[in-house]
Amino acid sequence: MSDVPDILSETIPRKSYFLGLDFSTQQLKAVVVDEKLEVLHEAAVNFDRNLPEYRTSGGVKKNGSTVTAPTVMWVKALDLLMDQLKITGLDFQDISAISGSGQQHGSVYWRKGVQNLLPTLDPTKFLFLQLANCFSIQDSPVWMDSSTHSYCETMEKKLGGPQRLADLTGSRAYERFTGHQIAKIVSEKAELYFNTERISLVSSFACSVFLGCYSPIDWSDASGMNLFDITLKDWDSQCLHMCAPDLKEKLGEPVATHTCLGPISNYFVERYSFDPSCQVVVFTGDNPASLAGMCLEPGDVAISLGTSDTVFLWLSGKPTPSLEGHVFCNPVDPEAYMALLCFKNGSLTRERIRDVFAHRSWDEFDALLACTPPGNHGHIGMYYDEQEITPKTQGTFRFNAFDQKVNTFEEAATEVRALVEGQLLAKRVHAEQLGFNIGESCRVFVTGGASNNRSILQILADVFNADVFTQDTANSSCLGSAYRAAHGLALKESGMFIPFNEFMANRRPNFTLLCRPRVEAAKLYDSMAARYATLESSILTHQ
Ligand SMILES: Nc1ncnc2c1ncn2[C@@H]1O[C@H](COP(=O)(O)OP(=O)(O)O)[C@@H](O)[C@H]1O
Ligand SMILES: O=C(CO)[C@@H](O)[C@H](O)COP(=O)(O)O
Repeated sequence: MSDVPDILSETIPRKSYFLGLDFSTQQLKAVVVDEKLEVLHEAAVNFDRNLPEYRTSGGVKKNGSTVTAPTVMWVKALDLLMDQLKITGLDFQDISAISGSGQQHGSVYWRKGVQNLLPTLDPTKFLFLQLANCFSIQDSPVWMDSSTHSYCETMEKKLGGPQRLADLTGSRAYERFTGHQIAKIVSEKAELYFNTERISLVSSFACSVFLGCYSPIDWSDASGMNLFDITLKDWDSQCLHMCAPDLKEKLGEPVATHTCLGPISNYFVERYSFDPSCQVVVFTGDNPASLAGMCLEPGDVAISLGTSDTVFLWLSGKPTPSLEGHVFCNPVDPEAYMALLCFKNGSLTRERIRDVFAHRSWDEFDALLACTPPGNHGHIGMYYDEQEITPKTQGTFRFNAFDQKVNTFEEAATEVRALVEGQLLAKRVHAEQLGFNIGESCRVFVTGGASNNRSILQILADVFNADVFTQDTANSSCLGSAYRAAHGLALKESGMFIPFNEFMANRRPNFTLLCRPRVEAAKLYDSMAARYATLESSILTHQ
């Protein structure tokens, strides 16, 4: 037990629940925890399945390299989710604070005049009916978009090169980053931009709905925009001016990620019987929220296998952003940072290969993995169905044991293993190139939908030569949001700052050691990682 004063029970002694939400790519999810931070309820609304009227695939709509999601779909999902939570028997009165997260980089455009409407929503009506006409742009650009290449080039050039931009904002220019998405809107749909009163990220948009007024953007999610100075923790005026006029006013003042913003709006009090004093803690990005949900500590590596695959870790000390990957402000420690690598071709590519080679069945997919040995007899595959982020390339590349390019693999099992090994080797190779400490001394924590798949996790343990741990819920962004709600409220009530990891010391979530590396396989993957890196470089050189 820690000897740190337990500010949650000292400041909030009564029965208290905390609600955490996650507006991710394919679904809206919720978790409710009690005052011991133990999970009481979980709920989810899947955009494709539960809201087919919006015709999304994997939660998004694609038009070439432009990828969007209907903003109002997220609102309707919230209407459905709240009703689902009610049916679980949850008494909203017991919720003391809420927080949430959203897929990163996506943006929402509120039309002029909506700031007067948000506080006066009619509690007898669904939110989606009242907010349907509130967006100056109906379809929000999301993180899968790769249509802003020219805007990225312009910003890097004007700012003195990609490294200079990375030093300032934590990342070189990335197409999905919000600044470039905004620049594209100004250039292609100027009148819609000028009819916009406020621009939110997905996280701050969702937070605004609960707050009944525009929510600020938090430092951690702001770091995914190429607009935010991660050292000064403020918008960079040069970057803002390069993207759009009057952008600072449309974005509002950014705030620290533990900030308690105030009470929930009257709409939720009247419609769902929330306590009027229930507090809203600023929402953040889904990966930062996962870092909180996993209670990550310096030295641990987290891997999220959701729609995107991400690898991230806690960064102590002064960050040194490079030309690959991202540095974000840390969501739970205002002095620290986190590093992140994002791979666009994650679960959706695994699903495609499963559908083609394993009759749409994860069990069959696992069986195919089981009948091939680690190393796949030397076969290596790289599957970039969509333009990849890490590294920036597209296409399918297969190599035989002699490093020769081949068009197909003969067996379905070879294809399935090549996909999984290729995806996991890419994570190791790029993480090592960034200086992440991989190997026996590190612990790997996994989350996201595919972390339910033990066969994939065993290969992960072997490739990383590290123990792999999972949490009871694969929903660490929601969990992290619920924890952050409790932390933010406790800080507000106590009037003092206690670091999140100390606050969580007596209530850390359970982790299960699921897979350990097998010595022979780990040795084999050492040499395969070197081969993989060389083959990947050859693809990039010849593209
Ligand atoms: N048993 C499984 N094996 C591999 N992948 C799985 C399994 N179960 C679910 N998934 C994957 O999980 C993905 C959804 O993950 P999730 O973390 O909920 O995504 P997001 O948060 O981005 O919406 C699905 O696209 C699906 O492919
Ligand atoms: O672009 C990134 C991170 O930089 C993605 O990780 C998005 O944040 C989407 O998250 P998931 O829905 O895949 O969890």
